[in-house]
Amino acid sequence: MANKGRTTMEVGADGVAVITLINPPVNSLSLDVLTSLKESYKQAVQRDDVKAIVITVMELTCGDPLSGARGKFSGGFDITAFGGLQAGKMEQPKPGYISVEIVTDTLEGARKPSVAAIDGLALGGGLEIAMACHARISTATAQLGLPELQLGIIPGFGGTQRLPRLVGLSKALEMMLTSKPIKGEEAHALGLVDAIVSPDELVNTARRWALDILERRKPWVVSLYKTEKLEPLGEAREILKFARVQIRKQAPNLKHPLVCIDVIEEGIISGSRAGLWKEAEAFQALLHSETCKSLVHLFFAQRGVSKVPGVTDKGLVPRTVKKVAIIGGGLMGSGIATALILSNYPVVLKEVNEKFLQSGIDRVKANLQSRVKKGKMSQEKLEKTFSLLKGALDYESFKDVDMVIEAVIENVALKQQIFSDIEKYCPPHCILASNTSTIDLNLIGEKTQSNDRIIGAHFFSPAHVMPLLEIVRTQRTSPQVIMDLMDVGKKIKKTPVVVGNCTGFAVNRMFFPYPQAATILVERGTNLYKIDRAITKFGMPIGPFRMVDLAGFGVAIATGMQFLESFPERCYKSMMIPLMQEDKRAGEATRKGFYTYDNKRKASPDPEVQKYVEKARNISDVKIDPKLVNLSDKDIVEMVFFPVVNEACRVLAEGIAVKAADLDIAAIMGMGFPPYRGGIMFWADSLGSKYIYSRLEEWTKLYGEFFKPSAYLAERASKGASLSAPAEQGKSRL
Ligand SMILES: C[C@H](O)CC(=O)SCCNC(=O)CCNC(=O)[C@H](O)C(C)(C)COP(=O)(O)OP(=O)(O)OC[C@H]1O[C@@H](n2cnc3c(N)ncnc32)[C@H](O)[C@@H]1OP(=O)(O)O
Repeated sequence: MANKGRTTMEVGADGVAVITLINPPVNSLSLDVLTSLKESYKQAVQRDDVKAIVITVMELTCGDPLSGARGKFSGGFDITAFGGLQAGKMEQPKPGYISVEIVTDTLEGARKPSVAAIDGLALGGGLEIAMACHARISTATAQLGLPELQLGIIPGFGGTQRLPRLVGLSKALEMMLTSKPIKGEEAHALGLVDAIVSPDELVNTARRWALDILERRKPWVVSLYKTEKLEPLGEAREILKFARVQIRKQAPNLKHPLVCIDVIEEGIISGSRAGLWKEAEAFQALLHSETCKSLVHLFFAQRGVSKVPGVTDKGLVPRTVKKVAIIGGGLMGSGIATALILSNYPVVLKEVNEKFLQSGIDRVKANLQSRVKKGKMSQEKLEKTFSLLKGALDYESFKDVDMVIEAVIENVALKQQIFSDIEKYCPPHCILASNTSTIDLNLIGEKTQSNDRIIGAHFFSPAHVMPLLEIVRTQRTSPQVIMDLMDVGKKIKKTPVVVGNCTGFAVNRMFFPYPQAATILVERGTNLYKIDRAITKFGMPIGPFRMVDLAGFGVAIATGMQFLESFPERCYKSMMIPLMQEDKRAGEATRKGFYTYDNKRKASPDPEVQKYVEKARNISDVKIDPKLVNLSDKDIVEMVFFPVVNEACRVLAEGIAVKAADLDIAAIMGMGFPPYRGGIMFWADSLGSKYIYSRLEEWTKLYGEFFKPSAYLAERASKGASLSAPAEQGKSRL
């Protein structure tokens, strides 16, 4: 097998050995790089002409095959190796081989001083290597952090021991538990780096610093044994106790943050060497956890969404979008406008009259003001950002826009009219996007000659907060237009997922059975609040009934109709929601739905709801099923989510999604599916297609066609195959 990365060593006339990490694109620390680093160190220590050591990466230049490796200190341990280690296909180094033998005994324990010269990024193992050096020089913009927890593991090259000793326990905990990196400037203020210099001066400063350490002009700091930044023991215990309470509250299903705290505590109480060993054992155990497997899958799935066959592999370059117009200043339109101006796009917001326009503009302003209140934006920045927004009542100012996003109510005739208008007023290159969440885009564009530039830009509410952008293409949308919208999506910090055209597209389509399954259970005797509790315990931010309350019953009925029209054989019709709406209980906006709401939007269960459940049960002519009355949490989760998995299978089989991993990202970012379960399809595969199929079969017999397994699921189950594996013969609609 070819080597995955290496280091080189060059000894200068000054007696400094410069060891360079080389493993594009982010100089990740593969076992080959680490072994080579150990060898380079050994040589440097043995050679008489070497006085001191600098670890660095190549300088930033473009146009050569290694340019990806330049200017980035290291993105950490090689995440592509996780799969092999987890599957046992790669030999796992014995505990402590890297953290104790290489990082501590070879690097930190070397007889010669070493300095890390950090540019670009030093994340995870990258920062851990740097912390084992005797000093760190960085550029002001470099990103330094220990983001391991977001992969379901803990820092494993000594980070849990060295970071608290360099920046203090509170800050170290914050950096590890949030996984957020800090900039070079802040790292300098905290004492994590010793000096900030420009990229040009980086290596020379590091060389001089290393020689200064040798000559005792600068301190020879061994981070592992530094103590002065650590809080006194009593205080440290309190900090750790508080952190545990917070974690149990915020992430009750996650174990690894608590393990991280235990490992840090071990080092503080029993000494950093004992902490190192505990870290090594915990790291290896966590590497094999389901959480780690799910989060690593997510890491690659997230990067995979930007690879769309037939679009991103054609060598197309996204065109520059300089100005955007939005039609409709309601909740969605104003949210989209906010997202765009926040990323410096000038926006024209069009409404039908002064009153609506003013309320749209006010909404945008309120969105910005809430950022100021939360300390995420200064008042001055607000003014500057807000000045990018212009209002309009006609199409005059659409002459020079590069993209229009229509965000009016879900009315086909109205949208058709708007699209034939914008076709006339906008320049011929302009992208014509609709934010519809369910309507067929072919229908919307029916009255135009511009179907190659019509595309769906489906944002999720609140549009300036939710991270997903579902990009919907029809068979006629041109790859260039898809490429352009993906680029805008990334620039406004969304994750764009490209999907095909059908009722509900990918997210709403796969999740339409979610509240319906819950309704079936309630009509047959399961307590609705128990369902919401079981689903939130599983990890969803809210349960299905709370979700319907939030969206409002008007929306639930309108979208329900769309699905009923498109998929009548598998839609469950219940009168529960229409009956409640008749009595003016229409969800959170009316303060009453499945829950009642106080002034602070706090939801409380309402015994009155039982009346509607009983009425709906009579209309549906179903009986209470004693088995469903006492359903376990596990069964609730399966009965609510397996129909979602089943629909996701149809979405895949029809080629609406390019690959299963895209649905994982869509479910997590669009619906709040718990990331540590890896997404809907990844979770389903962890249970097995056979199991899901057999349960759906069982429920079909008991409760009807709603649960009937799809042909795709049946086929995968019969072969014992995973649901995510690519089809042998793809039948793509894209
Ligand atoms: C023992 C240790 O304590 C354990 C560890 O160190 S675990 C690793 C900890 N490090 C991390 O979590 C960092 C993960 N990486 C990132 O956050 C981001 O990739 C980054 C900030 C480094 C770069 O971001 P960005 O410039 O947007 O580029 P991005 O598309 O994410 O990555 C570029 C490529 O590098 C790959 N890559 C990034 N980090 C990697 C890593 N640590 N290992 C292997 N590949 C990595 C990506 O998969 C991507 O590959 P692709 O081009 O084939 O899709």
